[in-house]
Amino acid sequence: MDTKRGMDVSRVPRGWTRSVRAVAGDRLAKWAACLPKIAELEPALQKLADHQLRKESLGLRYRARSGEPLDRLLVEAFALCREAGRRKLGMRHFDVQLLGGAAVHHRSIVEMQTGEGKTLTATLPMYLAAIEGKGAHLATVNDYLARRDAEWMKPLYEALGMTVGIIQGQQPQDDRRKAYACDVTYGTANEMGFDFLRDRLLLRTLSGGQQDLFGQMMGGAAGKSDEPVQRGLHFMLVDEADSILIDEARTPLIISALPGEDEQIAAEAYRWAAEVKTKFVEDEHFEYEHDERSIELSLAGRQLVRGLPKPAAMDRLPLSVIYEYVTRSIKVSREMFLNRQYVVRDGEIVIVDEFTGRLAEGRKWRAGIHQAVEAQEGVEITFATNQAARITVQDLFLRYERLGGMTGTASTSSRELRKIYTVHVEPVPTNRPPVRQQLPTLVFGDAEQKWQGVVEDALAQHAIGRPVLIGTRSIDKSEKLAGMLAERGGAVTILNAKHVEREAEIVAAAGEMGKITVATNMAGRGTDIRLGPGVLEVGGLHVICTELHEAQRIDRQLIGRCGRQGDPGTYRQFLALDDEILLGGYGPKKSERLKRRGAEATGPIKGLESVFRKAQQRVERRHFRDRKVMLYHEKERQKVQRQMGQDPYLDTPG
Ligand SMILES: Nc1ncnc2c1ncn2[C@@H]1O[C@H](COP(=O)(O)OP(=O)(O)OP(=O)(O)O)[C@@H](O)[C@H]1O
Repeated sequence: MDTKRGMDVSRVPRGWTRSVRAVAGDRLAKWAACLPKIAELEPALQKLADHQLRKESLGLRYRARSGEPLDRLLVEAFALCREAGRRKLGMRHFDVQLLGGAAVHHRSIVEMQTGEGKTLTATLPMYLAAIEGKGAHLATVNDYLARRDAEWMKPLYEALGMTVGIIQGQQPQDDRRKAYACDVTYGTANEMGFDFLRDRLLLRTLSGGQQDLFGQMMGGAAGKSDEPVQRGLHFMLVDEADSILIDEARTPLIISALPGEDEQIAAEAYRWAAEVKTKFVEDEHFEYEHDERSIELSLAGRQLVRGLPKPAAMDRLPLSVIYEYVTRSIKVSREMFLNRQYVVRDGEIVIVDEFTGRLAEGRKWRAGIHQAVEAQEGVEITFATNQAARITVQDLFLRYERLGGMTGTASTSSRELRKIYTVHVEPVPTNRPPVRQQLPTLVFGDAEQKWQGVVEDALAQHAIGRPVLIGTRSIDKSEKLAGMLAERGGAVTILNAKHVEREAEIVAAAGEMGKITVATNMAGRGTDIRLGPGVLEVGGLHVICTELHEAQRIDRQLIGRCGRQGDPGTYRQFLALDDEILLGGYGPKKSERLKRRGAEATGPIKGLESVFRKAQQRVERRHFRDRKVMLYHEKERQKVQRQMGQDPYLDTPG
């Protein structure tokens, strides 16, 4: 074999050895030493019949369960996986994918460019962890991805004699238990967190107290299934690690108990505040502090609160609390908008996840914000104040014996990941050199001009037959833009949280000749747009970004829909001087100045791009600080509770 520095250079792309070293340093290069060994096993495995392949896998399983260290089994396990992938999925793991798999196994978060095949890569460390027989979990961001990836990879696992379980929202306890009993289990981080909490509540119930509480949680189903659903936290592979470990980590998962009398009073107060908030005028009755995003009532404002008629139930509330109801309600009316931050579905507020564009089922805003939004929309007010159990995503993952992850976009957050989760971020080189091309960014004076520019660009690409994918920051913007394109005769498909059922179908068609798709962030990770016949020849997919997001990672995810697996593709960023990111990054004064400058402009303005990126960096830094503060408080709270002999997940303060 033609090997050099322990690597089979005949099998890897030219210059690859160097690029591995350049990108990732010694750790990755060290793991690369296993590549020739895996390759060596391949010819013999290819000759095996299906049942023999399964037998090999069972043999490996036996050795793992007898205590042989997984590190020693890695080469054989990966070789088996590669062969099963080739046979059952028509995809033979690339060397870079083997390398990524090895890194995940060694507690790293691998950064693989979008479209490099993270779904297939995951099978390697998952299989290797699962042969120990204690279960391997893969957490992704939503039910759709969990199901899609599990079903897609299932033939590979089954060829190796492994069972695959899928956790979905609203699933009965018994089905969950079966899914966790499988060798590998795919689900969302949220569902796995809730299962952990419910199990803990159940265990406490079984060991004595709080029978009633658990009965409430399970909707009365507790009697039938009085065993935990999970069987320990052994190995966790976090897909989209940055999104789950960082973005989602901002809101803890909470299981709430049923409302008591206090909640009835609170509900009245929320409704009352939502009604009267329009009577309060900025700078007269209250001040809005932009940086802190806080509202302070003035003397006149407090007088107004005292003078307004209130429902009798509110008599029992102290004035200071009533002031809070009012300020919260005003804050919500300024910051929370229907079809942006949330939708109303079947009389319920469902949060639209800002980072994935998807509905964040079961999640609630904290500190009364959720209830204030419910009052704003006139739907029934639900309560999370009376918490029965809570956990943060950080806590959940840190409880696993071994944690690994994958992402397309981690380097911007690698410091944070290393600090919080003590994992390394390892960039893995691409299988084929990427040929994605960025077209010059266009900055416009205001949103109207920008949308016109987007329409022109989309129609120009459409005219030469290229499929176009346009990303927008919210549901209402996606609908507005689709309307504008339709007026100009473009046939447009919309992909947002309102069209989840048709997602697979929309994505499958998005790469066809001349197709225009307008999407929210939903067209981010996991959206594998395959190019239709003839599209390669006209230049591949064209992606249009219409605004910067609060984290650069999200922009990169959208861009990553084009130029996958070495295909050609282009993208262009459109910006306007009244974009939200400028207000978020610079505050009202400077963003107003920029807006005024924009009002005078006609056509694209040159030389302002960096102003936008800087604003984004400031927002990113602010979020990072927020998360650190939250983490600190959570840790302190838990420390105190442990000292008091309490369970920090169950004995949560309201
Ligand atoms: N070893 C392989 N052989 C052939 N095709 C592959 C291989 N690995 C991945 N692919 C193909 O590459 C495409 C991208 O895969 P996948 O969706 O898993 O990428 P990803 O890294 O998760 O991307 P993103 O981050 O954008 O979601 C798929 O169409 C898949 O079939």
